[in-house]
Amino acid sequence: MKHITLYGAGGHCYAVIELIRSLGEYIPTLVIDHDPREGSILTIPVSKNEDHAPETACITIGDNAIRKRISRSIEADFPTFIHESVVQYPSVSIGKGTVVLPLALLDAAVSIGDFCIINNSATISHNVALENYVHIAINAAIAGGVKIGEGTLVGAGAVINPEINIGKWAIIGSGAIVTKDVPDHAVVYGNPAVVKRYTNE
Ligand SMILES: CC(=O)SCCNC(=O)CCNC(=O)[C@H](O)C(C)(C)COP(=O)(O)OP(=O)(O)OC[C@H]1O[C@@H](n2cnc3c(N)ncnc32)[C@H](O)[C@@H]1OP(=O)(O)O
Repeated sequence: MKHITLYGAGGHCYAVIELIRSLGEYIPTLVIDHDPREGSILTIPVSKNEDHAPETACITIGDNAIRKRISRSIEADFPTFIHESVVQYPSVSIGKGTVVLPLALLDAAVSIGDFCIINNSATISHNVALENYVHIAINAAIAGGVKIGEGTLVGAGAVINPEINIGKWAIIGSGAIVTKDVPDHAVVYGNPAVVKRYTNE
């Protein structure tokens, strides 16, 4: 098995370690974190060593902006990891460094960019397009034809109505029902979701 280095020792790291182990092609051997709080995660040592230059890496950070910054600072191969329980059609495309966690569903002609996170039980319907660094959280439901811009977080259990356009670096709150387009950097939540503020990212 090939070795892989993980970047980021937070909660998302636990999920990705188990995902990679379950697939059996790579063996996670080191977690790099600039501020390690634990000596190891699921038996893998955590180190601050920023000079480490791995051949193969995965960025295990849930924060989309930090994931983007780190992805640009590392020269490595970034495999795509898809749990074996994920349901997907051949017309689905998925970029490098993206992880798709257990029980997600990817319908016809779904397009997913680089370094995205598709979390447990997310449902992504036909013709949905996600740009790079998007995170679709647990149990979110994205209806047909939705477009989501770079770096946006769709929170746990949120529902996005068909054909909605969501901008870049937006945050859709958990449980939101999104019935209208969402501008770049907007933080929206509620039913129906409304803009509450804007992010700086
Ligand atoms: C594997 C995983 O864990 S995936 C998890 C992915 N992460 C998520 O799903 C979390 C997404 N984030 C959220 O939902 C956040 O609550 C946000 C971004 C919508 C709001 O965050 P903040 O701007 O910090 O709001 P804050 O926590 O200060 O709350 C402000 C008010 O909005 C309410 N509120 C916060 N989030 C929501 C929400 N999702 N829906 C409805 N109301 C909300 C709060 O109760 C609070 O109300 P109050 O003023 O009456 O007390």
